[in-house]
Amino acid sequence: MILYLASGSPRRAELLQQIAAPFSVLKPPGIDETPLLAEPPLDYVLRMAKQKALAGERQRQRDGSPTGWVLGADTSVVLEGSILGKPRDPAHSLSMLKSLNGRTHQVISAVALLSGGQVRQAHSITTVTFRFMEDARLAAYVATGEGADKAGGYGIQGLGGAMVASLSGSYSGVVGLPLEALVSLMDETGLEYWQTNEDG
Ligand SMILES: Cc1cn([C@H]2C[C@H](O)[C@@H](COP(=O)(O)OP(=O)(O)OP(=O)(O)O)O2)c(=O)[nH]c1=O
Repeated sequence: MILYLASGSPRRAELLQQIAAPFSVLKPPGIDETPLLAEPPLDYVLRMAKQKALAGERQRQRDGSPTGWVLGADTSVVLEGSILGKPRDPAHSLSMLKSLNGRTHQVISAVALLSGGQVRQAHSITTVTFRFMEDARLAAYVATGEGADKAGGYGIQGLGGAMVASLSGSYSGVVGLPLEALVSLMDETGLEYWQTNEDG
């Protein structure tokens, strides 16, 4: 079975490459990522992952590509029950980082695998505690631009790793794809990983 990654996130492609999972990238148009009124964060993240997989499936059909499993994923930062998505601009990035500074938040990542009428979902919830940093340091981080396209305005896999005091849960989930949960779904669906040679 072919695995299609319905994502524009280079991190998600890199995480699939890390476990040598063969896949093709679909680039569906974006979906409406507005949370519903009072929608619990986990429900929101699961819904987004599924919507992305559905948009990917429609794109696959438009492309006339063979059937397979379509993977959608979503990652959100959650601070005291509020969802922090991607920052709108540098000022928004700075205010997000100030709100996370010296405190503990959750990073929820969900995946959805869709094929025909079937959808399988899994998720990770990771607890991340930030060190306390001076505002000038946070502003310097924002100026690097690293967090501009990332939930919560930071990237743990880059310079942002230096803001983290502790983590409990799935590191890959924070980066965008919870490999522990995903690999279980891949085993269930017969999708391959560890394909270390081209004709393997
Ligand atoms: C917290 C955090 C998030 N992120 C990224 C993961 C996701 O790519 C992004 C959250 O936005 P998402 O909406 O989950 O994903 P995306 O828009 O980047 O990609 P697509 O919808 O096309 O799949 O933030 C990091 O790379 N590092 C981090 O430390």
